[in-house]
Amino acid sequence: MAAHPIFRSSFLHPQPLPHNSAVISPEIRLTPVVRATATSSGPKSRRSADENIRDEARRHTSSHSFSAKYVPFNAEPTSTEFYSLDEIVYRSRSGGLLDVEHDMEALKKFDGEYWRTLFDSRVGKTTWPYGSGVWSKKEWVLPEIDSDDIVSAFEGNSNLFWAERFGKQFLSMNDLWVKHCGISHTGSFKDLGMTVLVSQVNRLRKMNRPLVGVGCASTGDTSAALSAYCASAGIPSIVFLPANRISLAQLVQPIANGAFVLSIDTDFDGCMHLIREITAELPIYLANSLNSLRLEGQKTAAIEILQQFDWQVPDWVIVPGGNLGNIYAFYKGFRMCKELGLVDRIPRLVCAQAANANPLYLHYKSGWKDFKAVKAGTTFASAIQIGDPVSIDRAVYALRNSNGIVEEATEEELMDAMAQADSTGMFICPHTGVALTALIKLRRSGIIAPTDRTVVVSTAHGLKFTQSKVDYHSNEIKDMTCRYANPPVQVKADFGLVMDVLKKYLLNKDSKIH
Ligand SMILES: Cc1ncc(COP(=O)(O)O)c(C=O)c1O
Ligand SMILES: N[C@@H](CCOP(=O)(O)O)C(=O)O
Repeated sequence: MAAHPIFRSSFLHPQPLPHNSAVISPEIRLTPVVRATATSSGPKSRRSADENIRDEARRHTSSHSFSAKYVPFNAEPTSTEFYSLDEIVYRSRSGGLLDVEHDMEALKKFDGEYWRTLFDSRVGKTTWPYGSGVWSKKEWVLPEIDSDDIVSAFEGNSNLFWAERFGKQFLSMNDLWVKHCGISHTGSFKDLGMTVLVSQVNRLRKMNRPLVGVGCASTGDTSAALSAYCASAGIPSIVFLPANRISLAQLVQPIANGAFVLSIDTDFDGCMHLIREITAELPIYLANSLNSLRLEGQKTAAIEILQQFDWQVPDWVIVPGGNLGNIYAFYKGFRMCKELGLVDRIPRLVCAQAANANPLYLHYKSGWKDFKAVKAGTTFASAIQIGDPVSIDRAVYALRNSNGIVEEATEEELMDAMAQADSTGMFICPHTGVALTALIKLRRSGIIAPTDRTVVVSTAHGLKFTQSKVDYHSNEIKDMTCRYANPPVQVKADFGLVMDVLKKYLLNKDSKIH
């Protein structure tokens, strides 16, 4: 997508517009910017050798009036409770969830075309911090943070993959997309939220707030992201992991990044309970998505999807859910784009859960009557083995306001879906298998039509979950047919034997083709 020329050297500084700017053409509105650009047309000159991209950004401090604060989640319009983002607070006075509320009036001084053009102009650059898919939307994320305090790995800008063969072969769909959020710095979508949270912690520590470290409970991905971003900023990280319930690849990530790793003899919900108690006692900042800062980064994946479709809105977005922060983050990203005039509607959201850990699904099926936490059973989708999700209220809100649906996937369904997707060239995680199962079911029931533009959110890289694929393809899973298993053929190092095996394979393949 080509950047609008008027932004080539000016995208660091949003210029305030007259309030009635929506009726003025972009060229007229941005006249001062155009003038600035005119003197520097052509390629930007290379920064001097003794300057890095942070130094360069320091020379471009922007002044704007955007701001954000914590408010009680879904508060009554009459509520006056709010907190500065520089306060260390995770819950409202009544014990409810918090939300980050942006000054929408200030953001509305710029019209949808302005924001679309600004965001598009920042993609694919190395300018600090806008080279990140999260920080390219800084004004909508943490508007007040100094770019110098940002801890970023240039996360985001992940591939929106056209699942051409999977769509055609298994679903008769031609407009199916997989948003590969797991093709990221630490291999999951958690990087999107963690860059925001750790940047804010970096700022708080520079303000001499007494924070000795950052902690989380995790099923493996939050801990990986937290430890990597903390390590890169030199901030101590502490992670609580449910013993023997996360993959080896996930376990080794915080170990390698120098986190203090506690392997605790309980499940994720037990770890979550403990970290909440510990962070209430010790000056350790809570990094789970109970902390609404995380969702500000995660919501940018939704904005990115719209951007990748040239600001056209897909019909469906399917997200695997565990602690349930992400489904709300997607809703929030889409809703902001609508409210600020970048698009005219939002997609329908689907949240997909493993049947062995399905409290949201049961709640949905009860007609949202009464929520009951469950004891989460073992699932190959181990990162969503969560029975008492902290963001249940946020998830219900997101689904109700997007005409959403909740689906579930049995172990066999999610593993088959993962194997089917892999057989078409993807290499997805079991959680994405859960989301694909939801899609398969909704296609079968006709709720999702063959021509509906549908996005499945892939939340982690398949390489983090190779053991589940080894088990499946070895046909070693009790009570599972593993119908798409593709086990390796053992053969002795003998020309004749290798030829026999190959001929049998090729004949079999040939007969399948004709
Ligand atoms: C790979 C993966 N997918 C999906 C999820 C679910 O996200 P959320 O907890 O925000 O619902 C998680 C974490 O819970 C995860 O690690
Ligand atoms: N899957 C998560 C579970 C915790 O979720 P969070 O978003 O609340 O941190 C993980 O990887 O730990």
